[in-house]
Amino acid sequence: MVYDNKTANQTETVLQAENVNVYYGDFLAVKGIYLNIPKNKVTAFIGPSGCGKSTLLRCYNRLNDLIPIFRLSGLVTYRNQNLYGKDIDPVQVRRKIGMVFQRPNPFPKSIYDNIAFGAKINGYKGNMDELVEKSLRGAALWDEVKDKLKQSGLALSGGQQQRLCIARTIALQPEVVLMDEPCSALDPISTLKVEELIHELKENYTIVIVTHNMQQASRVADYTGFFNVTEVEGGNRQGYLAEYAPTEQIFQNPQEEATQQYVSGRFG
Ligand SMILES: Nc1ncnc2c1ncn2[C@@H]1O[C@H](COP(=O)(O)OP(=O)(O)OP(=O)(O)O)[C@@H](O)[C@H]1O
Repeated sequence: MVYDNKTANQTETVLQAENVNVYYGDFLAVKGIYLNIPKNKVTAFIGPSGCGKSTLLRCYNRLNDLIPIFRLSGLVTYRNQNLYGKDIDPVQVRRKIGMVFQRPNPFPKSIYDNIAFGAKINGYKGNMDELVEKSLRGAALWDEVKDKLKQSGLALSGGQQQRLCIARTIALQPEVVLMDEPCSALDPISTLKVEELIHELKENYTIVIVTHNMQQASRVADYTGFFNVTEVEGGNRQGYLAEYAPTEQIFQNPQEEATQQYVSGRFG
């Protein structure tokens, strides 16, 4: 296992994985992950299909808990606290560590209520109009929707819907925003807008993004983890972290041959 946490350690670590193994039933899907996620940076996970990028991402906000056959060994910490500790409430975890999914999934409610609904459920008692505006501004959507807040979120374009989902996530004032291929369903212009937004968001949030798009990783990420798969007995494919380093190094001077091959488009 090769990973480079030295550079990532130069800034504060928010999330830490130590020897993390993830199982679905008896199947060891992801093996031996050591990884530090630095604060207020964008970290990208890249790698071939099935190497466990989304699986690991979902471990950071306990979203895998919803899968009955999921099991994790090793340690995942958030601010030095064991995220899988007995006293940890997964709902609180998901409030601090939000998730934006591949397909924009606004609620079938107005643009305003897409923000207000989650905030209310989470006990927000402040000025709702202010929160809605702040969140939509934070997601670079305010100017496009400020005159139609009562309209359905589903009536927006795909790119706007995804920014609405980002607004909905940041309205809960998380510290970390996880993004699982957030642009894969978007056209190039919407993609660019979301990428610009990611740049802005890292001022206030720590971002971890799974992407199949290597240009996207090189454009948005400060650090990149390259995940790979090995075939094990029984034909199963096991994911592992092959290399983790500043994005520039991963793309221009990778230390592992597999990384070199992947980033130059020779496999995957
Ligand atoms: N709910 C599940 N139940 C059983 N196996 C699963 C489940 N989710 C993922 N897996 C398996 O775990 C492995 C890792 O999958 P995962 O989706 O995390 O990979 P990925 O790198 O994100 O892939 P992709 O790039 O195709 O989205 C795969 O072998 C997959 O089949």
